[in-house]
Amino acid sequence: MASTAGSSTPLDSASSSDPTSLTSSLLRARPYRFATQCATVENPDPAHKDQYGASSVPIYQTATFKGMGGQYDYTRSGNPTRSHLEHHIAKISNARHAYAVTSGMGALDVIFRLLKPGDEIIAGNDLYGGSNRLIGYLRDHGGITTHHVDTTDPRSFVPYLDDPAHNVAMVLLESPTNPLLQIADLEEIARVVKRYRKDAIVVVDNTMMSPYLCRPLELGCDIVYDSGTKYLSGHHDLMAGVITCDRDDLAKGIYFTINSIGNGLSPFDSFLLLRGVKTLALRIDKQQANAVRIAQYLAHLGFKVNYPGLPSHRGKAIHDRIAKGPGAVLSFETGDIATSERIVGSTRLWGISVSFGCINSLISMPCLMSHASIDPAVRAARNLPEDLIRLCVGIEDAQDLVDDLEAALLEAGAVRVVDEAGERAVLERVRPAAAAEKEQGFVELPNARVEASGGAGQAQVPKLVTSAPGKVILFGEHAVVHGVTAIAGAIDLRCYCLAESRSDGQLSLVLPDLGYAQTWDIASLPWDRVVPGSVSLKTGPKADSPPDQELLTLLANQFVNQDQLKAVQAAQAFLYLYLHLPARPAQTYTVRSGLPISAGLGSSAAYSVAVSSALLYSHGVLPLPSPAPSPSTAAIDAPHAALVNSFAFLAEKVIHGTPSGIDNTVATLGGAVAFRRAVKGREGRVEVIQPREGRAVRFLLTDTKVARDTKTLVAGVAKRKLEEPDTINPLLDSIQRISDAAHAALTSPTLARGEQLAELARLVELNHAHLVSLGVGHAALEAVRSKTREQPWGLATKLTGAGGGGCAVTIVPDGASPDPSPTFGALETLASESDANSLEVFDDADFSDELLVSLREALSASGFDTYSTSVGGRGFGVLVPPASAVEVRSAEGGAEASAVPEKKRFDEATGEELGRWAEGVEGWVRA
Ligand SMILES: Nc1ncnc2c1ncn2[C@@H]1O[C@H](COP(=O)(O)OP(=O)(O)O)[C@@H](O)[C@H]1O
Ligand SMILES: C[C@@](O)(CCOP(=O)(O)O)CC(=O)O
Repeated sequence: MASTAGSSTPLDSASSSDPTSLTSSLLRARPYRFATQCATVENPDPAHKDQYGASSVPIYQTATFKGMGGQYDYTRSGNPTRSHLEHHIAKISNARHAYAVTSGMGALDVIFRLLKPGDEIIAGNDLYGGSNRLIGYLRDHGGITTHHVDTTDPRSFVPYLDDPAHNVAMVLLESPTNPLLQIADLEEIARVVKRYRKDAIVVVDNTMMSPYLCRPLELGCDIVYDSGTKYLSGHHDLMAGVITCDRDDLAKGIYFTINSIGNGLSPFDSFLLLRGVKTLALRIDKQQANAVRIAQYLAHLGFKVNYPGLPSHRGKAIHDRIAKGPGAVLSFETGDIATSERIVGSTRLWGISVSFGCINSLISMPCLMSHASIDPAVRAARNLPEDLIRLCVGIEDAQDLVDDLEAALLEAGAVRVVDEAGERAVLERVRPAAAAEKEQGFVELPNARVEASGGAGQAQVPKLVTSAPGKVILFGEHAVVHGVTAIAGAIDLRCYCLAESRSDGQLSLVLPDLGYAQTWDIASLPWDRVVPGSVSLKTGPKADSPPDQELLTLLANQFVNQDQLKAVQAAQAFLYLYLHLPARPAQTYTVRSGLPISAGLGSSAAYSVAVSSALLYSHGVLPLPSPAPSPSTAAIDAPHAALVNSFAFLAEKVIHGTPSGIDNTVATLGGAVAFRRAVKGREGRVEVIQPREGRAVRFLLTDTKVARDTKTLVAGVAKRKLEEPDTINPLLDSIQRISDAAHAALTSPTLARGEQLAELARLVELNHAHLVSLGVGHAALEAVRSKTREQPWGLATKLTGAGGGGCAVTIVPDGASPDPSPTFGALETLASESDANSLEVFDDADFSDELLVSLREALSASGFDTYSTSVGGRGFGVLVPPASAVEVRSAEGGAEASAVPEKKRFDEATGEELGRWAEGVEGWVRA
């Protein structure tokens, strides 16, 4: 039943000359505060008076109403008890319309019926299990597809919103999510959605917050639903769902469904729910205060706690803006499933139960209970830890709750007593072996050089420069994440890192390419979350561990300007690495790149490798290599390169989530490789591709300049693989065959040149088509492809890297003049005359320089940037000579007086200048 909220106490007309009546009028003019609004129930029809003056709304337990033309005729369509409830819910939600149905899922079902076949939904990847089950039904029976995204990042919605191929009609959000308590910026997401699709309906499941703590309609969302079974009723003695909205058209559709299917809430349950809502504010105040206490208690013991009431929570600032309190649900990890099971089984006061919002405290393991309907592989892909314990805190005495939990933690062996002398025993967390690895991301090193970690130390090398190349994936991107072989080579666009000592106990990171700089007081970094010095040549970081999410959360709080997401990711990765090294030297790191950032050429891997090597050398974990006898001699030992690679992989994980490792491997080793990651017990493999004798294959790189995000694109493919294995797995198998064929074509000593190039072009076309089927294509990439196909060029092009925009790679037939040094290291990126509309036939020669230039001009005229670079060059490098001997060359090529690394020069030189300087300077030792 529609209802309009409003002030319960209209301003009386009062004489301004009478201060008493003016004051009293002003007092009465104030709208009631939330707790008062909850406790006072008005009749939806002010003219109607209960004949007996009942002070509680009666239960009209009747299916039918007598007579014709009355307000009610049949309870499926409307009932006075339900109308009272709906009016009350609308009032406390500050909504124009409210409806009460038989459960929270019933509410979502009613909302979903606003959609039609072919519509698409964007939803969180951390959604309530029951909602996911219904979404699965819609997919199979309603022709409605759902895309799951990371709702903590409003940008992750854009690839779907911005692509006309996606018919996004609804966005489904929860904040905080259940059970990971992640925060979605409802206000910003609603803004982003409306910017791209003004008709898309933004729906919020507000059950965790209730209208007391959050009112998403006021934040620009369209429909809000709550499971009334939870906080609204508060006693777990009824099932209900409520829906609120302001838009009349949506309200009409919602009412139509409720009336048609008959899932309006029964009179008796409406009565119970109305009674529950009266105490909503009171209950939540107490439950929330208890939850804060429990969260602090667990965090203090060293458990990883997810709760937006803790200062360390990553989304706290956003949550504080969109909600009035952190609520009363929290979750924590023990690091071990068996320990978690023992804790849950040992509590007495905390009841083991699904659901939440009850006045009694509840404990559960979501993976075994509320989220058990989600496939384990999907749970893993969505980072839902199997050992997660969810606590739904009730109104009991906080100390009793702590005592019962503490007893369970002790009985489960999750904590031990270290001092019994005081009034209350002092406890210490017992970290299960699995947890230590999981949380630190590293194997603990008994003989690590932790002695240096007590205070600010000195860098072993006061000043040094490192560099690392970007990469181009020729075949197999995305599929490589799932264990398929990919073929990639280093390109000669590089990232440079300058590390300089200082003596003020501070650490600075300067990222001029991103307009970002920040300084930290080293002592105030979260050292207690790490085992410093756990990285050494002997053990290295444990390559298959995910980064410690809690540490990342703590690090996220270190940034002054959270808006610069790219820079914050890069800085987070930098601090993450710094914290795991033995010494704590005061230093300034400045990082510059000649690579386009976020364009698919591996700028993040080049950054990670340059920073990782600078840290390892300047901290003395790796000894500086001896100068190379000649520039072409690889002088970095393989184990040293392996440590740089695995350390950098960790930074890549911080930036990307679940990278395959191909980018950092190429950025470390250089050359060209066939790379296969380790999956499901099968070993990984990196095979260096030895080019055959003869001319190098040439490639042209074109940047569409369409922004995209590797993390979201990789997650999108992973999700489709889980949800549509019959479609995706055959594509991955086919990409494996493409990579194998490309490897053979690149290295075959017998294949004629024309045949080799034709085969590569054929494979490029095929691989691109598969990438489009994986869902990572983009219109701008197709524009590049159709341009390069045009006559007189007629060349084959595919996307490279994560796709969704970014760069394309075009295979270029040979020029007239043969390359003088035909190594793989000279797989030049340039541009052939080929047969009219055929991409399969190449002449053995002469795709002239003029043709290449004209192609590049045509591409730039279409708004694209092209890059001329060679493929297969050197890997990461460290500059060994004394810093004073190093000069930077100006754009004109002349040597400048000022030495590099002078930070200012380093900051200001263009990427090309840095590249020229690096080429010109002697002393690089490279992998
Ligand atoms: N020069 C740089 N300075 C700072 N951070 C960088 C630089 N280059 C790359 N990064 C980091 O890498 C991220 C780009 O990664 P990604 O989106 O995968 O693009 P790419 O395909 O270029 O690797 C940036 O958001 C930033 O965090
Ligand atoms: C899509 C993928 O295969 C390559 C990503 O490359 P880039 O971040 O777009 O440069 C992901 C990976 O291998 O980690």
